[in-house]
Amino acid sequence: MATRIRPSSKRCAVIGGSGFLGRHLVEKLLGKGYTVSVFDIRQSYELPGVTFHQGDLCDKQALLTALQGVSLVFHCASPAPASDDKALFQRVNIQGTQTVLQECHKIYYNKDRLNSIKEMLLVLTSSASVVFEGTDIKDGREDLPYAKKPIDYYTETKIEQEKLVLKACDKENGLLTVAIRPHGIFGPRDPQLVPILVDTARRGKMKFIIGDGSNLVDFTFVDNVVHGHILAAESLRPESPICGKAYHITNDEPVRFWDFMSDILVGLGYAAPRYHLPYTLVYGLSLLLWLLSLLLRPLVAFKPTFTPMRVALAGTHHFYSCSRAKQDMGYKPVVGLKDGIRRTVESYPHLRHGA
Ligand SMILES: NC(=O)C1=CN([C@@H]2O[C@H](COP(=O)(O)OP(=O)(O)OC[C@H]3O[C@@H](n4cnc5c(N)ncnc54)[C@H](O)[C@@H]3O)[C@@H](O)[C@H]2O)C=CC1
Ligand SMILES: CC(C)CCC[C@@H](C)[C@H]1CC[C@H]2C3=C(CC[C@]12C)[C@@]1(C)CCC(=O)C[C@@H]1CC3
Repeated sequence: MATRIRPSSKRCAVIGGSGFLGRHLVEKLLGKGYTVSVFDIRQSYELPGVTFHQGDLCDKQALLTALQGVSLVFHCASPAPASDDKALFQRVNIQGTQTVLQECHKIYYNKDRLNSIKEMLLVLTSSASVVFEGTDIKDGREDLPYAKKPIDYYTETKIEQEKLVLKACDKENGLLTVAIRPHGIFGPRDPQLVPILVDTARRGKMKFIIGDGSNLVDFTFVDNVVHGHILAAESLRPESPICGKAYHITNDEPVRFWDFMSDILVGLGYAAPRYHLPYTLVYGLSLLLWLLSLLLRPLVAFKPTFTPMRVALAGTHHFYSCSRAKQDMGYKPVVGLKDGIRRTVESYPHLRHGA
């Protein structure tokens, strides 16, 4: 017979714990004395205090095994936003999240529980982009409506996922949920922002600024995102105002998109972009290219670098207010933007110009 693990408030699970944010979260949790079950389709590292469970989010049995003995779950698994596989996004972000909710209920309601679980706590990593439709957002608060016309499948399914998780918050039935909405996460080991930027620069395509370059954007150092998740988990109680709500977590230091990109590029020894191109022209071209890539898909597979989503992000304002997180859970960024950029640049020696 399998040994039953007694739940403890210092035991938690991180779904998607092999990923960029997930691993930083796991490392911080270990430092705070938690033991962690990681559930992911891949295992990318080993650490004392971490038990790995390799499996797909939609596999109920595998997930249930990983959640045994746990009363705090962080869900930060998702397919990469750059994918255009609609079915994959729907399966992982929507069905997979439904499975997480069902299995959390199952753990709570396990009749022969040795349990004594007071509540199951679920912290979802959502995204501030659930309200982004490709037009300016300045100091956006959490009460902005969800995007009616989401710009890609990633955003579309992140919206559904967040709705599911917040709706499932049910104090009577012992499931407490909260959604963290970070924006533009960066830091050591990020597989997206810096690698894509450097790749684009190496191919000679980072010479142009899209628009006039004055658009302000939030970028969030990964440690601040982790801090927001842990604060949320540790504030999540039935009487807490955070139950069933979404929270923006950013560096709270909006910066010009192109200054941020230039700081990273120059820090790694590449030239900063200098020439300006009109936003509408580049956005129109990116739409055409995207349509072309869909039409030609059966014959040739090509992935445009400048997708409509990236162009929209590069040419509009999108920064968000964190005042709700400050007020309800005492959030304050722990690493400033300048320091975050320095630490990030130093962590990529292999991506330096000429390396
Ligand atoms: N990177 C960013 O700028 C932002 C990310 N987010 C959200 O943060 C979360 C973490 O993102 P990152 O760490 O950047 O991505 P990542 O790609 O590094 O990590 C995602 C992890 O999920 C795992 N995963 C994917 N499909 C799975 C499945 N079917 N079953 C089990 N595990 C699966 C992957 O193997 C990976 O380890 C995601 O939910 C993402 O939507 C939100 C805002 C901004
Ligand atoms: C080619 C250049 C115009 C841009 C290169 C950098 C981009 C790869 C990144 C700039 C803003 C980033 C961002 C995300 C992914 C990487 C960028 C597009 C997200 C879409 C990741 C997932 C989210 O939830 C929102 C992010 C917004 C910012």
